[in-house]
Amino acid sequence: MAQSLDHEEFFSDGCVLVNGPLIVGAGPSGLAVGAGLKQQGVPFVILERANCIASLWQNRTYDRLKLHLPKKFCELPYMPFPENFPEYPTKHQFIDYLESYAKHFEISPRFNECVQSAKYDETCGLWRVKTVTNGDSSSTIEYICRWLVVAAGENAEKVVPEFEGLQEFGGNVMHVCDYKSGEAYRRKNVLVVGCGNSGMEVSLDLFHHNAFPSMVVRSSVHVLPREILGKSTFELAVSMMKWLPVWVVDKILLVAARLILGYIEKYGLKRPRIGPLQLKDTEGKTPVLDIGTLQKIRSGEIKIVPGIKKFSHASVELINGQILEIDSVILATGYCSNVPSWLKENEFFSRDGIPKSAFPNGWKGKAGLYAVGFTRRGLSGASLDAIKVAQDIGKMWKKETKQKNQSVSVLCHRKIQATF
Ligand SMILES: Cc1cc2nc3c(=O)[nH]c(=O)nc-3n(C[C@H](O)[C@H](O)[C@H](O)COP(=O)(O)OP(=O)(O)OC[C@H]3O[C@@H](n4cnc5c(N)ncnc54)[C@H](O)[C@@H]3O)c2cc1C
Ligand SMILES: NC(=O)C1=CN([C@@H]2O[C@H](COP(=O)(O)OP(=O)(O)OC[C@H]3O[C@@H](n4cnc5c(N)ncnc54)[C@H](OP(=O)(O)O)[C@@H]3O)[C@@H](O)[C@H]2O)C=CC1
Ligand SMILES: O=C(O)C(=O)Cc1c[nH]c2ccccc12
Repeated sequence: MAQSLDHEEFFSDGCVLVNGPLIVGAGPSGLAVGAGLKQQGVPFVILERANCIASLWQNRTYDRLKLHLPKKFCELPYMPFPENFPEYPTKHQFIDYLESYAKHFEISPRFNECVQSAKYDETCGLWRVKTVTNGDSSSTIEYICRWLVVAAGENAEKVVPEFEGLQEFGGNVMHVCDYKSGEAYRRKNVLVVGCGNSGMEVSLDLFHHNAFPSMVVRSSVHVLPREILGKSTFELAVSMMKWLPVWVVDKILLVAARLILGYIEKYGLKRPRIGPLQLKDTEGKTPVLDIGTLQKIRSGEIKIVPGIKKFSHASVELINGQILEIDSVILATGYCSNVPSWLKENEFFSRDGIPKSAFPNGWKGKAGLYAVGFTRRGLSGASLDAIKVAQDIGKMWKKETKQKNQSVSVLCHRKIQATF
């Protein structure tokens, strides 16, 4: 027995037939696709495992976080940021914007529904997507849909490496996604593991709260100034990329970085062999855009240490034999996609949960499968994907609706003729 809901049909056996696409994730990517579909009058369903939109931003970032790219690269399609936003909006401003975005486009995700599996059913030509509600495996729903949009994020899960002796360590250990502020770390020795943007920014936040941070740099890192001569480095790089090959732009960025930041190798910050943009493109490793950490590294107020050998009860031994007394550990060791854990498909997505085809070709797979927000190009990449996906689905939706209407009118016409 089927009960008709707004844009889906609910069957009493826990099965929902979705009228239109099903979107996994209500972060910026999922919301942007939703907005594009709404504008075309295409119905859709968004499933979100958390109890709010943009859960990465609301639940898994620290208090003082600001966007590190200029605002024009972080807007979602069809709705600009309010005019009074600063060049680098705070995370609270960004969240407010996303909330008003969802409200404006009347997007209401289904919260607390975590997608557990998604499989294409060849026999009926539809996707079968299973969810559980808030970890309660007894409460499962199966969604059946024609189009599946994966918008679960490149940063869906924290990466927590194993370290010898970490279980014996008596202090507090957390991943940076649970770090809110340095308040609890006043006058404490904190080991920050990892030197990406998270490790760098959290070390600075700890310093501002009178903690004593030491940051582990086990390999290499590109640090760039956030601005060059008052212009955003990112914006300059984007402009130069229109005219010059990436390796030339990288060379220019590195010369500018050397002039502005000096020779950072002497502080233990070895640069990778490959240039910053090329490295971002090939390995997804984001260069650090410095917001002031480097000055504190120079002054010795934030210490740089090499890789970890092992932990003990109240200390850590480094690969150079040095032993540091520490109170706490913050793992700024990165994030990964969770798509391989639930999407039963291996043609379009690679084993690390990112589409195999690089930008700009990684948004459309086969059999109605789409990906948004896996371009390694932050929010601007997600927006470009979202526009293409919404347009593509919109086109098919209109075609199919027209065909359906035509066949209904043919049927009606025949019926009318038959009655005469
Ligand atoms: C600390 C930090 C700062 C950043 N700053 C910037 C910046 O300044 N500029 C920039 O361009 N980019 C930045 N980024 C990159 C960031 O990835 C994007 O800003 C943006 O969040 C990507 O949006 P998304 O919707 O693709 O992914 P997410 O924001 O991660 O959203 C994905 C959503 O999917 C949900 N989800 C995941 N798995 C499932 C599942 N199985 N079932 C149901 N729901 C699921 C998640 O709960 C989440 O809400 C930053 C990233 C981090 C970690
Ligand atoms: N203000 C902003 O807008 C901010 C943006 N971000 C963005 O969020 C995304 C994630 O950044 P982030 O969280 O920094 O993650 P990243 O993946 O960029 O960095 C992870 C770091 O952890 C190190 N690491 C991993 N495993 C180990 C280990 N076993 N021992 C020692 N070090 C280890 C890596 O070193 P190695 O290179 O050797 O593997 C690397 O330095 C990025 O895109 C970033 O730009 C993050 C913070 C702030
Ligand atoms: O912050 C991020 O993770 C981003 O993905 C933004 C971004 C995309 N390409 C870049 C190149 C240099 C610095 C930041 C980014």
